[in-house]
Amino acid sequence: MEETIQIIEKLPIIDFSLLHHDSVIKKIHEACRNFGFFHVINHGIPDSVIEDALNVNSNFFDLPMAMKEEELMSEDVQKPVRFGRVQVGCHENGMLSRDFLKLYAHPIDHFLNLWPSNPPNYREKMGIYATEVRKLGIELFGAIMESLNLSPTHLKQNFEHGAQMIGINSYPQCLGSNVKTGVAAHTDHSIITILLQSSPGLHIVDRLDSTWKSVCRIEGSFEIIVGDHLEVISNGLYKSVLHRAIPSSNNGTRFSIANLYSLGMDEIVEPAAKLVDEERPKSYKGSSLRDFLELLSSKDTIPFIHTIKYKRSLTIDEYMVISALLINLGMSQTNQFNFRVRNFDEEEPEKEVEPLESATSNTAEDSSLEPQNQTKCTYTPVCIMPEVDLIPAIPKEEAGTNLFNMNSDDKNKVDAGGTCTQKVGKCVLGSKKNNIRHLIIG
Ligand SMILES: O=C(O)CCC(=O)C(=O)O
Ligand SMILES: [Fe+2]
Repeated sequence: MEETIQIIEKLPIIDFSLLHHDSVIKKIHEACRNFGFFHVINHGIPDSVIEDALNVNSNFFDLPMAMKEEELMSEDVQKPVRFGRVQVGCHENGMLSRDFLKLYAHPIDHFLNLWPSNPPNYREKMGIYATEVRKLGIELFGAIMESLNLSPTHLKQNFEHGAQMIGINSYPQCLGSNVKTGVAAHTDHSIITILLQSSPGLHIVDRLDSTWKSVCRIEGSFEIIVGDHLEVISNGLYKSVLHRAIPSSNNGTRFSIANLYSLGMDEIVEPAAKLVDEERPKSYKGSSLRDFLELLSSKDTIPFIHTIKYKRSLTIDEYMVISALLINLGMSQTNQFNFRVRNFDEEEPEKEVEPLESATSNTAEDSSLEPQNQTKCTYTPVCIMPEVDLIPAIPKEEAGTNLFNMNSDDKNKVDAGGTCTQKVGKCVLGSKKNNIRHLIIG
């Protein structure tokens, strides 16, 4: 039986024809901050261009498998044109499967003649689509820079000369038992992704309640996804959004066309200097698109963002709360564990430590938890990533499943960005800056 996923309400819709109005820039800011996502309408790309792009891709995926495999199947992620089929075991213990075609698309003259020659009008129609959507991406990038209070020309030239990769996904219906059509939870490595979906099926994690929600499809709109490299540029102010696609089984084959925009292949992306200060220290190290591709081809399953986020050690406040939690959970301080910390709306009022579901009488004020004990503590926080909201929390229905296709021997652990298993403890703490952090320990 198919699970019913609630539709996410109030996803911002940006009217592209009003892009540089102050109110729209503000709306973009809120969209990126609160959802990592927005719809764009009135973008000016003719319906016929969009329909043609969907049609030529549908015709391409309809070609006999042998033909696509022979010419285009490759495991080399740096190949400018690549066809493949992905099957991963990560949804309700079943498999998720999709076919994809990846195309390098900028500068288009370098790549167009490598794109599929079948169907015969593929290059022409997809060439037009790629060029039109690129213009949209450049405009949106400027508006997003403005929404960060940066100059609209910040990185403009770099973006204009940057990479564009197109990922076309085909989600056919008949896949056999225990195989569902879809793409597993992930964030995009891009700065932004402009996504076109032929029918609904995209899900994002709603940051308000940390559950998967379905994104409705607005006729004629594009979906804009905040990617990892925008998280970096914004120094964590905007977080890349965790998303997946699980098309329903009654809509026929679903297609999506994702246009992923990055800077140049070897260009280093770093937090904008204006967004780094004492309050908000630089949280990411420099990285390039090539770094991402190398990670991808290494088959290491750690999410890219986790490889570039600086880690820091605990503050005394955090140490005390974690110690209290461990005791409440019946663990000793010498237990080794993994955990993640997430930031919530900074404007929220400061909160006291809330009692745990499984709490006994111990609290953070417990005298055995004086800060001086910190030096004696031997527990090893394996991964501490304050203010990382990549996996905002563990969505309930994901318990026992694998968000990033990572395998963990210990099913009681939550690896940062890795295997999500069960929620065993939760507490809320407020720091002096009113940052509300939810702490989830597994
Ligand atoms: O098919 C979709 O809606 C999502 C595809 C996606 O997330 C991707 O290609 O990165
Ligand atoms: Fe994606």
